[in-house]
Amino acid sequence: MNNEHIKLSATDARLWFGKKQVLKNVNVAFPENKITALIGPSGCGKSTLLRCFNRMHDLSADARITGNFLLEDQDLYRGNLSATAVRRRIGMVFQQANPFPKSIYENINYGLKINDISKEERPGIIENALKESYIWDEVKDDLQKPATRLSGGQQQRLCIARAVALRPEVILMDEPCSALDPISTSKIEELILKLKQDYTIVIVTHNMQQAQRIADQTVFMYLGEIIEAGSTRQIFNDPQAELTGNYVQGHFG
Ligand SMILES: Nc1ncnc2c1ncn2[C@@H]1O[C@H](COP(=O)(O)OP(=O)(O)OP(=O)(O)O)[C@@H](O)[C@H]1O
Repeated sequence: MNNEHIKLSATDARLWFGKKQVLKNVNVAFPENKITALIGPSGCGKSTLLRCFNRMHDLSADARITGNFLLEDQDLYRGNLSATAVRRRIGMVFQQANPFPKSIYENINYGLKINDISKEERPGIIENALKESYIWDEVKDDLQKPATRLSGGQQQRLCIARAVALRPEVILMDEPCSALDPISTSKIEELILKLKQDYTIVIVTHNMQQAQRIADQTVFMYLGEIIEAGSTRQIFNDPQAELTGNYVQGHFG
């Protein structure tokens, strides 16, 4: 992984919720135009780490964060960078698809409006985002239909369209398929594989097969620390730490 351009990284990252330390000296790097899977047992801090890159802890009064979180060489917590400015460059897709209770069209239009994209540009951007997210053919005649009437898998692709419409550089995905059936999951995986041509992707997953199907790099976390990071092939076939081996072989979860 050494020759790759690092798009997103954290150095000496630590996070406490109140007195409880959830991230301990995390050093991690995500290469550009690659998919990185973040794996590890429940509660080890995967979502917490992912959310740091999107300034999602800003409103948690008891969260304290130290260290550096960098997009290229821009520190995401220094200067007067707003969370909105960070989120325009680093999009996020959640475990439960969370469309707004509005039309399919308005779900994407809203983000464009609040980011001051002109009225004239918006219809084209919306169409492209839906095409890019492999959902255009299914919704093009129903753009005014409430997004909440779509299937779970369609809602998740709409949420991905909402993220890509703002042309971020990075897309963070927190278990985006965990609520989906195998067919919807495989559509999203196909979409993620295509999106990496244009975006750097970090995906939290509990599904070891999914990590192996789509991730170039895999990072294994345990109790708030990064135990091991490497190519997905290496992490699954030749893990250096015994703990990694035990986890990927399903000995604990
Ligand atoms: N807002 C919060 N306030 C207090 N503690 C929290 C908060 N969010 C998460 N935690 C705690 O931080 C720890 C890490 O949680 P996190 O959700 O990051 O783990 P995870 O590895 O993503 O787990 P899972 O795979 O189950 O989603 C857990 O002990 C959790 O209870």
